[in-house]
Amino acid sequence: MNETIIYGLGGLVALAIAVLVVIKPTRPAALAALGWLASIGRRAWWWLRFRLTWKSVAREAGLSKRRTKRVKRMGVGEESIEKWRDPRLKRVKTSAHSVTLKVRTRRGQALADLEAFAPKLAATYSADAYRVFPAKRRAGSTVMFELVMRDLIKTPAVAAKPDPRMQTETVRLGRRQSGKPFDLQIEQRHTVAVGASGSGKGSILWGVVGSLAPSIAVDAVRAYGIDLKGGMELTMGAPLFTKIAVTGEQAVEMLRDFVAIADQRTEELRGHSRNHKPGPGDPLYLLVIDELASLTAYADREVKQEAERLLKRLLSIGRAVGVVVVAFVQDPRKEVIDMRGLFTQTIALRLRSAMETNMVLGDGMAPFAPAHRILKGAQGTAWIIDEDGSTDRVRADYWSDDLIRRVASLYPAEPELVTISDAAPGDLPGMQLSLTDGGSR
Ligand SMILES: Nc1ncnc2c1ncn2[C@@H]1O[C@H](COP(=O)(O)OP(=O)(O)OP(=O)(O)O)[C@@H](O)[C@H]1O
Repeated sequence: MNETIIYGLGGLVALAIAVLVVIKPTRPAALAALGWLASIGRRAWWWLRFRLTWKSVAREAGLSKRRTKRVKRMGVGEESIEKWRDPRLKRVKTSAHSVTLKVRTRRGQALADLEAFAPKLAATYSADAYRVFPAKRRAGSTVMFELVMRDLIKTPAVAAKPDPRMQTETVRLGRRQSGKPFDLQIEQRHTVAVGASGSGKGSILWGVVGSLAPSIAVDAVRAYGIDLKGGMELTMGAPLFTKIAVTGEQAVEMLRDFVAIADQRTEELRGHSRNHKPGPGDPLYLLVIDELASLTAYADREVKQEAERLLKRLLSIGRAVGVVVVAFVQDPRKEVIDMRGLFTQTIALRLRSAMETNMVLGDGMAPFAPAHRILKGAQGTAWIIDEDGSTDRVRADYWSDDLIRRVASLYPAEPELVTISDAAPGDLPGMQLSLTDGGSR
């Protein structure tokens, strides 16, 4: 088997040399052919490397078990022989940038032991990132390791103008580490994104609000915002919001309105439908909270207590009736993340320690979704936990101030609904904004 591979690789190298000799390597087609050959060669090399070194790596990492057996040999007498039991490498699959291993536990081994091996495996093969996820078959004894050998999301991407079609179910935020699109479900979900200062929370925030802009313009989504840092972040795209609260009292009032809407919808939907389906005139209510801690940790005691009570109620009743929350947190301390269990999906941007990662994503998650290892310069990069419990690394596209302003003026919320609180810094230069006094509905 190994000989076949070596001959195969030799053949590929010979072919590459032949291509170089016969055609001029400056022509685009020749360059493309060479690139293709290089990619095939690289994948073959990865495949070979993992196949050949798996057992020794597993043994050095303590995943294998050694048994010594005493056997009797004719003429030699009794002799001890060593036998290894290794976890079985069932499949090695390569792509242009990653290697996926399917591994089965050896007899007497716990699946958790194998899963905990992922960081050592990634370090041994110098992988840029890794993730562990359950195998489709025999998930009780088989695990999949995806090692990213060439990081596709290392370079940032800039967001484009949103798809003009009405979309309320999911939004496209960027890319997964596999290169596939990173879509975030909005309907039926409460989302919390946690990340240190400068980790790129803004690109998640505007990815959500900006991508929903065409739906906001036709009143299929009504976006409200709480921004107690003087409205600095949200007023950038003010026309997209029906209302922005910039003081603790306004925030409490807004939360009260949201709870009332959720209660009313629950009443209306009871007996008819279990889930609200948004559409023009019957919108999805979206509450965006920039810096949750400013409301639940640093505000006045009264505001804090009332806000926490209302938010907890909203998080427990809103989802099915089309009233959802997307909140952002910088400091995942206990009192802030007290509500973590009520959020149905979590995005962990760059965090400061493995302890914070465990706090945000759940106990024991730090080795599987190491958000504390995200580099400072990789803003917008985050770890998420998918529906099936597997983790994945993603990178949100960057939303520039200019793009936010352009999208906001292209798809403003229906003017008669918009109310900007008196204390808000007002409309931005160059933006058309109708202000009325009516308050939110
Ligand atoms: N997706 C991204 N890709 C590349 N660069 C980004 C991305 N998102 C943000 N940045 C860069 O990182 C900087 C900080 O981003 P951002 O303001 O969104 O961080 P933040 O987490 O909201 O910080 P804070 O909590 O302090 O407001 C931006 O000014 C921008 O230069």
